[in-house]
Amino acid sequence: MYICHTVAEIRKFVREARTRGQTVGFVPTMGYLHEGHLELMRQAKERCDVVVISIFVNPTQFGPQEDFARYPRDLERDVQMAGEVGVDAVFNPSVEEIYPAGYCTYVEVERITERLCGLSRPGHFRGVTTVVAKLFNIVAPDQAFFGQKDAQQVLVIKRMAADLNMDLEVVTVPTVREADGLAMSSRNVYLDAVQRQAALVLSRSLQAAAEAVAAGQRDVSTIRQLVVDMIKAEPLAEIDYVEIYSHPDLEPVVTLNGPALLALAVKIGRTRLIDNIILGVRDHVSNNV
Ligand SMILES: Nc1ncnc2c1ncn2[C@@H]1O[C@H](COP(=O)(O)OP(=O)(O)OP(=O)(O)O)[C@@H](O)[C@H]1O
Ligand SMILES: CC(C)(CO)[C@@H](O)C(=O)[O-]
Ligand code: BAL
Repeated sequence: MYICHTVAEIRKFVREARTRGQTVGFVPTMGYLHEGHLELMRQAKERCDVVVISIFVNPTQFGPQEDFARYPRDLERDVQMAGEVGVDAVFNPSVEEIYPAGYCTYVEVERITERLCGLSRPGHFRGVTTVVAKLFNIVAPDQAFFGQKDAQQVLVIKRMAADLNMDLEVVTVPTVREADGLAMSSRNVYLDAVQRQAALVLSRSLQAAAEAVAAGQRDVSTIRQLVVDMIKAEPLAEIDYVEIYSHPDLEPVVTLNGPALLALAVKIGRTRLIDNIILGVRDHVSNNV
């Protein structure tokens, strides 16, 4: 597996693959890989000849009070894991390589970033879209893979790619979960054993909402309240948001009559976790919890 740290090196790697007529799949990550990331890479491997991943903890998407400095990092372990699923190249740039002195260009998607994580993490999506646009320009992939766990993120990236005529396909990969339902996340490592148990309230409340919908409930505020009440009953959990919007447009919805995104962000101690499910009537109910 090829490991590199500069834009020039990864560009050369991709150019050579293209010269051989190979297609390129790309999985952007912030590292500290887990089974969720590996599933993105496996899907990329299935659909593309060559798979490139990036490992870059992007400072511009973290707020000043957030966990940029303490975000978990372990390049050696990541490289080992990526190699095991057949990744062909790892791009691991420094902050200076991506944002050299004098850097002052940002990409902003409006409207769908003005809710959910966009509201509770001001500037977050501006940082995400900026770095992803740069990575797309650097790697120039045919397909790029994102997880449904970050549901709003993948919608924002799809919007950006469409609006800016980016010549690639953005593929969404379902959320990978631990056996007990907790969505895999690099941030799960922050949880101690008691918090880890408390964190199950996220997936359990989503599952309860899906069951209510399956039993015929269509009133969005009732479904939302059910989730809020379940989370409030967990003493270690503090709600950041619990919201239901139409999917994929993220418009307000009063009565379920099509697919809707139930998304939540909950703090367990100092750790902010997110999770979501697509609720729908009949065919749209997702069992991915
Ligand atoms: N459990 C998961 N299932 C599927 N995809 C996932 C999962 N966790 C992360 N991803 C995806 O992996 C990509 C890289 O995410 P990232 O490196 O931020 O990992 P993360 O575990 O989501 O980290 P954190 O939760 O701490 O933000 C994103 O597209 C993200 O949606
Ligand atoms: C897409 C991404 C790699 C951009 O930094 C990040 O937001 C993530 O890991 O989901
Ligand atoms: N997985 C999204 C990256 C972040 O939380 O900053």
